[in-house]
Amino acid sequence: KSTLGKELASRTGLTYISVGDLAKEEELYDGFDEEYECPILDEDRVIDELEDKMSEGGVIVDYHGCDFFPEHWFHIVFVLRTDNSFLYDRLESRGYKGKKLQDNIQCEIFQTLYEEAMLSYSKEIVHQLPSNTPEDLERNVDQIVQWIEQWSKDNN
Ligand SMILES: Nc1ncnc2c1ncn2[C@@H]1O[C@H](COP(=O)(O)OP(=O)(O)O)[C@@H](O)[C@H]1O
Repeated sequence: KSTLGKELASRTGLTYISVGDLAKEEELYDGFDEEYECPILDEDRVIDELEDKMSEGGVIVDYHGCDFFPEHWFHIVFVLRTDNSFLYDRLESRGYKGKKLQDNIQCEIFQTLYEEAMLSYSKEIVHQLPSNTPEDLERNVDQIVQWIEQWSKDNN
């Protein structure tokens, strides 16, 4: 997500925001998840923090969940999909192990994040993009840049 989001920002001049990084910098947490050994995101504070920027527009938001954002924030939602053979190696080389690795893989098998997006936004604006190879990544960047250019023409 971040590779795609940053590349898009540099090609279009839009602002890239990683919710994970923002939460870390501003400590937007509410408690600690003992099972996953990670802090729990304070969703309300994330929304407060992003509100002004989002109402200005021109923002690419990167996060693995999307059900807690106000629906009107987004004109389009992309869910990146990766086959598990690729995903396993990618997550393992990031140091994911045990339950965290298994849960991430299971989430992809059950299309959890795609379903969350489809339930949270109008189905017409939710798109799945394959992201297995560097060629996929380039194709996704090109397609989204084209979409942004078209959207800007239609809305100015
Ligand atoms: N389409 C792709 N093909 C090959 N490698 C990729 C692809 N997308 C991402 N990667 C690699 O996978 C790793 C994780 O990517 P990243 O964009 O940081 O993921 P996220 O932001 O979703 O956690 C990075 O090493 C990145 O270079």
